[in-house]
Amino acid sequence: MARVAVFVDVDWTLTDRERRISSRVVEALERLQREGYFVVLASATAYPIVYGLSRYLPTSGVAVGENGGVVGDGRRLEILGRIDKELVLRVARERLSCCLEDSWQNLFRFVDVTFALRKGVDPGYAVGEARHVFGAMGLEVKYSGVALHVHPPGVNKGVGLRKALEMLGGGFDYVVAVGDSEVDVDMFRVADFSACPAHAPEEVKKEASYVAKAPYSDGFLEIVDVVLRGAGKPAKE
Ligand SMILES: O=C(O)COP(=O)(O)O
Repeated sequence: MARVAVFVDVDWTLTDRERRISSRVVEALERLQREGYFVVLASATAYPIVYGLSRYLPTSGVAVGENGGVVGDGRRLEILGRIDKELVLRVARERLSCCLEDSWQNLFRFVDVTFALRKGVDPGYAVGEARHVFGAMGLEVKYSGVALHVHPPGVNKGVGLRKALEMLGGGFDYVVAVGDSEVDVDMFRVADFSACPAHAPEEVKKEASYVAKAPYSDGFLEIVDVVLRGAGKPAKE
């Protein structure tokens, strides 16, 4: 049987618009697991959140957090980059308080510093301002649709995906990636088959092998059906 890994973004892919996880989603993850797929949650959120979730949901137990910057399985923890978190937080307070609010998650983060957007601030404007300030410090800024993220170049879900495959023992025949935002595109580029729910921005849809008809977790359920029917499998299968 082919060894297949399925990487799944959390916010607005596994969840609905209100960020709830339905029992239908849990059943879909169970189906994947029953069929022998290795499910890995890959999120921009802090590792304790995504690892905790991966323990309560049917998954392989390896989790990718902080946009690929942190990968672990409960015993092992890989941190794939370095950042001066206090400096980033200070600069944000001093220069970007118009747009950004510190997140409680930063207490638990190692390499990707995250901010909520202030109420009413246009995401495009906030990202532009943050790129101006943090770009000059050699850092990257990405927006997940839910939060803004600042990290060193080289931290991304594609790199996290590769590290997770290694932690699972390698030897995969093909890899599927599912996600809805800019932060997921790097794992789309590494995967053999990628898919996004219908609400994903155009730039993300352009990079995906498959775009679901439904948004949010309903789109994810549709994508699971497509994957279980063999989407992305190499021709030799
Ligand atoms: O916290 C966020 O930015 C959301 O993260 P995710 O969509 O990668 O799960």
